[in-house]
Amino acid sequence: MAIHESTQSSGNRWENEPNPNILDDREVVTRDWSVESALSKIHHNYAEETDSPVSFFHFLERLKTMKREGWRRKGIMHGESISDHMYRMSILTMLAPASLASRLDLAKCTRMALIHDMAEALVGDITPEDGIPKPEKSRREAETMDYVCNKLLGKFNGGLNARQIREIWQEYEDSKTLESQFVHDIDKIELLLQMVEYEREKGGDTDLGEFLWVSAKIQSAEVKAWTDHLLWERLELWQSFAVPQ
Ligand SMILES: Nc1nc2c(ncn2[C@H]2C[C@H](O)[C@@H](COP(=O)(O)O)O2)c(=O)[nH]1
Ligand SMILES: [Mn+2]
Repeated sequence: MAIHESTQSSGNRWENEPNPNILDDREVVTRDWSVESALSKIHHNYAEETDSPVSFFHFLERLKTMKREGWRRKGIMHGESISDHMYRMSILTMLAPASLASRLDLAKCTRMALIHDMAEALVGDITPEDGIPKPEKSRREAETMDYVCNKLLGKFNGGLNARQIREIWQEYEDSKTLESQFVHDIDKIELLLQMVEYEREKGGDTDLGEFLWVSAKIQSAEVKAWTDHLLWERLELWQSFAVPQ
């Protein structure tokens, strides 16, 4: 049973120097990133090249404990985890309105929601503020999914196999199919739901309006309709904050 030892650096030079003002001690914003360098910085005993999926099960724990970075940056220190985000997304995919559900493989959409941010367990939750170029973010995440599917699950032969997991992740990343475009919409409305919920929780002390831009990126009429309802709710919420209690 091979236990992973980190040996090499990625060798990829940094394309655009990120804003040094926002570099912090988080592992995710480093100038040379590789699966090996990321693994060398965490305590793990992931066994590679075995037919047991247990190391992969342990790998998934990181998604349960890692907080979503976008909220943490706004001072929401005990916010949702990455897997919290994917859980609600998976439920939302199951509730696709009939006009959409009749055209989609919903089971694939639910799997895609649960897989799409899996690479963040090693790469971290990169936000638009980090200034990491999209190709670099995609490289890190694709290499992580290769590690998961080739090293941790390479010899596993079960229900959903490693190749299928890797293909579902790539389909979301490529965003060319109806299913992936629907799941991207769900990714955005899930973030907007959480935004309104944190604003409600903070009682008007925290304006998270900077996240509103994602609503303009939602493609399907059905998810747009959900979003309109949510933004109307938000309007009412902020009006209620303006009313002296
Ligand atoms: N500070 C900001 N963070 C943002 C914004 N839009 C998204 N985000 C965060 C939300 C997540 O933490 C992360 C990416 O989420 P994915 O689900 O796409 O992996 O980035 C924003 O406008 N500002
Ligand atoms: Mn996501």
